[in-house]
Amino acid sequence: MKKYVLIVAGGRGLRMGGDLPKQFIPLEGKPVLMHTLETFHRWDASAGLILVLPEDHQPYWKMLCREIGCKVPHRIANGGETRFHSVRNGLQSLSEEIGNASGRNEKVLVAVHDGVRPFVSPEVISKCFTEAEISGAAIPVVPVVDSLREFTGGTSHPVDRSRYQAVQTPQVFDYDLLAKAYEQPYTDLFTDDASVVEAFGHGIVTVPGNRENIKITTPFDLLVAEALLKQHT
Ligand SMILES: Nc1ccn([C@@H]2O[C@H](COP(=O)(O)OP(=O)(O)OP(=O)(O)O)[C@@H](O)[C@H]2O)c(=O)n1
Ligand SMILES: C[C@](O)(CO)[C@H](O)COP(=O)(O)O
Repeated sequence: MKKYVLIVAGGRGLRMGGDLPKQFIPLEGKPVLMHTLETFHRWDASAGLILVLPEDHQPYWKMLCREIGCKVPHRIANGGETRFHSVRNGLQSLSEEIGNASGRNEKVLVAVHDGVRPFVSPEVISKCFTEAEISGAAIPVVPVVDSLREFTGGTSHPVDRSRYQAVQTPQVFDYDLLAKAYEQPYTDLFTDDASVVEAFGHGIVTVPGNRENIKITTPFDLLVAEALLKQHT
């Protein structure tokens, strides 16, 4: 079985603010994205890594790699207008490398991971791959710790939080399934890869995620990330 990881980092980081997209912000001397890249390389050095980056930041990334001496092999694909379009571009770049199912004699699994989630645990990555090998589609989820309210028609009411879980990445799929699902036209309900695959008619298996696997989204998350990194080193 061949494993690939598509690390999407084609966004602008508007909720973080600032001129530098959050995936390039340094944490303990290295960009967030490099921590994420190294997490997957440490997990399995044989997995093929593809980074999806905004076209105009690719020279900057290459400069950072040279400066820091990044030794993790990876290819680069162009970011798109939304996360969906970035994933689609990454899959297109992957298809140029691996071709279609008829010309292949081994199963290919592909994980899609947010470049701004550097703290995913190796156990969660492995579990997602193991389950995806069996079912074709597996994603990590964590329980919601706050109480939840639904806001509709100008009012709100409490909902049963045991009926909800928060979704993380990596989201791992059989490559041919994911590539076909991503041929569907975009809708803004496609906030992750599982929603795309489900709309294509394939079920999803969930596995327990890890609480530290935060998506660095706001300046507050950067403070949390710094604390988590100190704990790791
Ligand atoms: N056009 C886009 C938008 C998002 N992403 C990536 O998808 C992941 C999750 O998205 P999010 O946290 O929303 O990132 P941004 O879109 O950059 O943030 P914001 O919504 O605050 O602008 C990030 O690694 C981001 O770089 C991407 O590859 N291409
Ligand atoms: C893919 C994701 O990280 C799963 O929680 C999330 O859906 C990304 O959402 P965003 O709106 O791009 O932040």
